[in-house]
Formats: sequence, C-alpha cells, structure tokens
Amino acid sequence: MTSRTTEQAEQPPEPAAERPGEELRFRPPSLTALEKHPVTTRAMAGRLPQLVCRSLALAWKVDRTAVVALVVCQALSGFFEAFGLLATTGTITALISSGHITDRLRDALPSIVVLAGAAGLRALLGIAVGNISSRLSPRISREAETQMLDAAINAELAAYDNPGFNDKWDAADRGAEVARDLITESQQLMACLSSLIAAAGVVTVLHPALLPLLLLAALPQGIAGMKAARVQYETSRAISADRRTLGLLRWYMVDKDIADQLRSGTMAEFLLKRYRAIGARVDAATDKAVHRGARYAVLGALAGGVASGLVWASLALLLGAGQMSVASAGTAVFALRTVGASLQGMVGYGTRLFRTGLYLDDWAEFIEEAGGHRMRRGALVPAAPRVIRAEGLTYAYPESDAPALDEVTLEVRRGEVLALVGENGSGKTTLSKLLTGLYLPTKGMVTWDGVGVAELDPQAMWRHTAVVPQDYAHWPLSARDNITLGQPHGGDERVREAAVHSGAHEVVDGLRSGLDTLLARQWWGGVELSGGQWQRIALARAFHRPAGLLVMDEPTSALDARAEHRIFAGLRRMAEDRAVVLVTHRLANVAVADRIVVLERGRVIQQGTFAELTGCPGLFRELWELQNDRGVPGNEHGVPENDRGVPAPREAAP
Ligand SMILES: Nc1ncnc2c1ncn2[C@@H]1O[C@H](COP(=O)(O)OP(=O)(O)OP(=O)(O)O)[C@@H](O)[C@H]1O
Repeated sequence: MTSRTTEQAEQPPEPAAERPGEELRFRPPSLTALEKHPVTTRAMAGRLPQLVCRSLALAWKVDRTAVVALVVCQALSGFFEAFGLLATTGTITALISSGHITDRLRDALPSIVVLAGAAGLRALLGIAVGNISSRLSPRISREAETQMLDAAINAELAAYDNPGFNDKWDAADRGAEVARDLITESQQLMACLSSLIAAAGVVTVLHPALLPLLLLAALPQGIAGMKAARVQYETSRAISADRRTLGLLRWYMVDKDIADQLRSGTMAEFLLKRYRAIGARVDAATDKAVHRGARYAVLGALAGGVASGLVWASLALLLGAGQMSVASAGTAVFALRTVGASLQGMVGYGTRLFRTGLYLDDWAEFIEEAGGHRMRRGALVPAAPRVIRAEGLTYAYPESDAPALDEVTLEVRRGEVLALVGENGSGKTTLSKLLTGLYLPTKGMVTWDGVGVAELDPQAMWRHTAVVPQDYAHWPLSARDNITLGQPHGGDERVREAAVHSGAHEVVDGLRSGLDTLLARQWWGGVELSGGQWQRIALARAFHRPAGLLVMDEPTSALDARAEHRIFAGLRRMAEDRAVVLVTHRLANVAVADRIVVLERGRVIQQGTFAELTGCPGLFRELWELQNDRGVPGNEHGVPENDRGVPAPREAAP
C-alpha cells in the first residue's frame, strides 16, 4: 500500500456505470446454425427443398386440406403460365401476318382469349394461395411455439440451471416467431419455380441457348443475396444478447413489484443510461449490417445488369442471323422477362427462406436440447409416501465447483415433522427439492417407500407433494384458483378448510367477491394483496392439496405474529397424515419438529430434537443463542418454555 503514489491514490475510481455490467450480460450466442449450414450456393441449393418440405410438414400438422389446396393451386398456376405464354406466339403471329387489320385481329382473337383467360385464372389462383398462406402462417408459428412449450415444460427442472438453456430458449423464440414466414416464403418460392419451369420450357422450345444464358445472368444477384442474408443473420444473432438485456431492462423499469424501489432508490436515470448505451450498440451493429448488405446489393445489381445486357444482345443476334422468327422473338421477350422475374424472385425468396431456415434451426436446436433434458423417468405410480429417505445424497448444480449437497443421509416418515436448519447457502432448499423429486441426485438416492424417485412417474409423484417455496407464485387467477391451482376437490368446503388453517379465510372474507375475486391488479383490474396475505394464500394452496409430503420453505417469513402462531400451532395436526419438511431460520419455530437436521456447506453436521440440540454445544445452539441475543428482558430464551425446555406454541383457535 505504501508504494502507491499520491497521484494514484487521488485518482477517482472508475465509475461503475462505465464498466461493463456483468450482471446484465448474457452469454454470447453460438452460431451453430451457420456452422451446420454455411451460406454457400451448394448449401443453399441443398437446403431449400428441405425447408420447403419442413414448412409443408409444419403446415400439414396444422391444416392438411390447406396444404393440398396450396400445392394444387401452385401447380395449376404454373400450368396456366405456360399456356398463356404459348398463346403469345399465336397472338403475335396473327398480328404481324399480312392482311387487313380486322382479319388479323379476328385471327388473333382466340389466342388473346386464351391469354386473358390464363392471366385471369392465375390471378384468382394467386389470391387463393395468398389467402391460404395468410390463414396458415400464424397457426404455424403457434404450432412452433407449442412444440417449444411442450419441450420446455417436459424438461427436467435442472435444465433451467444450465447457463445456455435460456439463451437457446430466446433464439428459439425468434425461430418460432419467424416460422410464420416459412409458408409464405415457401409458397412464393414455389410460385416462382412453377412460373420459371413454365417460361423456361417455352424459352427452350424457342431457342436452347437462351436458358443457360439467363441462368448465368441471375447468378450474381443470387450470390449477393446470399451474402446479405448471412450478414443479416450473423448480426441478428450477435445482437441477440443485447436485445435480451434491453428487454430485461425494460421489464425492470416498468415492473410493478419493484416500481417503488426504482423510485426510492432513484435508479431510473442509471437504468435508462444503460438502456441507451446498449441501444446505441445495437443500432451501430444494425447500421453496419445494413451498409454491408447494401454494398452486396449494389455489386449484385451491377453484375446482374451487365449479364442481362448480354442476354438481350444474344437475342438480337439470333434475330439478326435469322435463327428466330419475329413472332418467336416476341414470345421470347415475354418468356425471358418471366424467366428473369422468376429467377430473381427465386433468389430473393430463396435467400429469405434460407435465413428463416437458420432461425428455425435455432428453434429445432432448442427442442432438441430441451429434449435432451426431457424427463425420462420411470412409470411407477406411487401412493402417498410413508417413508422418504435420502441416502448418500450428493447434488451439484451444473458448472458449479462444489456440490450443494454432499453425502446426505436422512429420512422423514408420515406423521413426522422434520426441520432443516443451517446458514444461508447450506443446501436446505436444494435438499427439499431433491426430496420432492424436482431434482434428481448426482450421486446417492432419494427413495419413496423404498423406490428411487427416478423410477416414479413424476406427475403422479408430484400429485402427492405440496410445496410452499420461498418465492411463491402470485398467479393472476381468482382466489379460489389460487388455492386449488385449478385442481379442485371437495368443493368450496375444502377450500375454506385450507384457508382457515392458513389464515387466508380472513383475507378471502375481506375480498369484494370472496373466492371469485381476481388477484391480479396489474393485469385485469383485480385486487392486490399484501405480502403476508399472499403468503397465507400460498399456504392455503399447499394445505388444500391432498399430499403425502408437505414441504414448507420459510413459510411464515411474511406473516404477522398471530398468523405465524396459527401455522405452527396447527402443524402437528397437519402432520398426522403426511410427512412434513420444514425449512426455516426462525429457530423458535423448529421446536415443533420431531427431528432437526443441521446442514453446513451441504453436509449434515447435527441431528436431534430441539432440547437435544440446544442442550449441547454446536452450530444449532450457537445460532439459537445469537437469535436470542437481542438484549430483550425476559427469560434465557426470550420465549415461554414448557417442561422440556422447549418454547411451546399453544393451539390456536382457528
Ligand atoms: N440454481 C442454482 N444454480 C447454481 N447454484 C445454485 C442454484 N441454487 C442454489 N445454488 C447454490 O447451492 C448452494 C445451496 O443453495 P440453497 O438454496 O439450497 O441454500 P439454502 O440453505 O436454502 O440457503 P438460504 O438459507 O439462503 O435459503 C448455494 O451455494 C447456492 O449458491
């Protein structure tokens, strides 16, 4: 320290806002889609049919009739295109032949009728195709979203602790969003293709040299289009982490639950500054991509212009050399324009479809990834458990250095209250999640009546569990649904019973429509509850479940003394027909437990009754003494004692 110069010492510290905010950074996205499908002509040519099939397959799931109608309409449209073009030759031949103009027009009339009829029918088919794809597009996106949701909700809970999981969800979400473009772009590509086949057939009939020349002319723009598509995709992926951060910041700035802290902490300016800085970074990256894309477009257009000039010059030469009649040349002009437009369309829609395909790969990758975490457990349907046992239980979170739980062995039986105690981060919540089968052990076992939880059907197992987590959900539903979780049994009587046990009846009785009241002020103009009132509802929902295992993690952290007393006084009755696991830091409350397990850094260091643990030296007694060391006048423990030296909650009147 003495080596620091005065100048160094006086330098103001770097302002925190200028440093990159690690907590607001997401992992840089991987460009695996690009690695799998590099943007080259060959890759694109191989990929497009695959993508068209994929879009049709997704559409097939949504509406089979519409897919059949779409394909038939496209085929008919191509057929009428060729028909119309061939009729052009007849029209021109009749018009340029010798004779009176009235005779020539009469001769041309049948071809003109065919031409007009074909154009009219094509227009009608175009409208039909547009209609069908507009109907299909949003449904395809929804189908893609549904598949994502299905993958996510059926993934193991541990998947969410994987740092890449949320990133992939985000990229996949964009994939599902753009999936709606898949059918439109595919059908546009198919329309161009059918028109190209029709016109190319006609051009080849007129002169075989014209078609290869035309294909060559379309190449430069095709390459430019692909390069621009790559730049756009890369940029979009590169800024996706920043876009997520912006979304998060927006949410933090308007979220009702922290709006008061934003104001009282005068955070708005700081967050807005960050928002603007990240927004500027996104804008700069977008500008760069737009400029690069424009450069490619200009180069492509220049090369395409030169190539088109060559095609037209060839046509003039053929005409001049007498290798083609004037009528055929006239038809060739129409056909060439059609081929040119179709090729351009194919390149344009093809590159767009390719880009959509890259996003869709992200979507598919997530489904695959979530599929990798898909719950693959047994199918045994358990009864309400009588004994839940952890044996040599070890659990490590993904990418963490030390296990959160290390060789834990304990059991809890029906009719018992087991309390888990320990300092912050000692592994209590993790252990409760393993006992309920939300996580599967890294090593060791959790068994329900002797059967490993991995062998049990998870849904059937969770029907026997009721959990009051530290952060319980404030479901934007009615009070009744908030208690029954949409799974009523025994009618309102059971709801009322659970509410009385938790003290939520006092909350419900004060609501304007009782159990029917919506508890979602910010969304639907419903009623908002206080923190403690919400906790009473969360407790009622756990008491309402006919569960054999009840886990309560800090269940009374927001309750007033009377409400808290009611919960602990009624806990023994609760435990009569179920096993109860209680996690709490308020050690006076664990006196109701039959056994207390003390955890330290993921290991069990003490076990016993309240009297045993307070009666001998160790972490529990130390924490207990600290909790009572407030200088409050009274007895040694600061609470009334019964004859076991245990603070005794009295049975409360409901
Ligand atoms: N989702 C997670 N991903 C990675 N590590 C986690 C995760 N959740 C918890 N941990 C880590 O696991 C350890 C145990 O956490 P746990 O939440 O089980 O502790 P706890 O005893 O319930 O703490 P508290 O008393 O603060 O609620 C901690 O070191 C924590 O950092």
